[in-house]
Amino acid sequence: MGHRPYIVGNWKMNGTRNSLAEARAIDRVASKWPQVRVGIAPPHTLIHAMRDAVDSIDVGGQDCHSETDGAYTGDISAAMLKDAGASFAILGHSERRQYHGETNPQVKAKCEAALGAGLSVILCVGETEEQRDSGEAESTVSGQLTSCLPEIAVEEEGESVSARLAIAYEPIWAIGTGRVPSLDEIKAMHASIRAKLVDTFGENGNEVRILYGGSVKADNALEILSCDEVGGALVGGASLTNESFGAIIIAAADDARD
Ligand SMILES: O=C[C@H](O)COP(=O)(O)O
Repeated sequence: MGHRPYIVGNWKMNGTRNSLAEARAIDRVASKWPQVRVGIAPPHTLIHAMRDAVDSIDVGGQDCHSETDGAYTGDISAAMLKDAGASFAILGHSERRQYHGETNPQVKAKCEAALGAGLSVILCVGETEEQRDSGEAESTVSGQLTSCLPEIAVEEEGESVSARLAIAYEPIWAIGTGRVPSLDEIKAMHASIRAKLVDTFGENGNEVRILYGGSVKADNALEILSCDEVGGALVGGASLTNESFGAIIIAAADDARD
């Protein structure tokens, strides 16, 4: 069967209101290729304005707090993201883990908070270069999933919550470096993640989308997306302009045709 790849741009700490022009241009490309699902997670300051500026793309946040409200200066809750117009949150990104000391239990609590608030979640996992070199990539990622996967009700009012969960496999050494794992390494890791999801959620584990992230560009997107169990891409640097992100969306449309 054909599938609808999900291409998500993580703008990280980039973008001001001037950048909405790029988002509009990306939206125009997305509207022409409905066989591709497109999302952008801008900085929190742009979520509301971006939601108003685009029609064909999902808008999301890059983090949320695990509590619903309270004395947490500088933080933002899942309900606030939703209120601003977000439909999803990227959680547990390696940059949050590295620079903000986020732990697996915190990431799990954030995932549960976001799902509970009605958002979709993109949960990020991935190994360091050292872990990859010492043959521990799959065990590292499996361990992260054991600790971070939300304990979710499988069915909620007829809706399967697992359909609102995606995993982004992002090898840390591939983020922003121009280096990517071999296609065989990507296939093996995604198969291992799928097995873990089915082990955890039963049949519903098959509904969880698995994205690849780390130096995805227009020229490698199609071959990566063509790998078994790769249901989309989480794109950092190349998502910031329509020139590069639009080209990835068009490459993904080729994948959708298969
Ligand atoms: O969330 C996105 C990733 O960290 C990938 O970033 P990158 O495409 O710049 O390597």
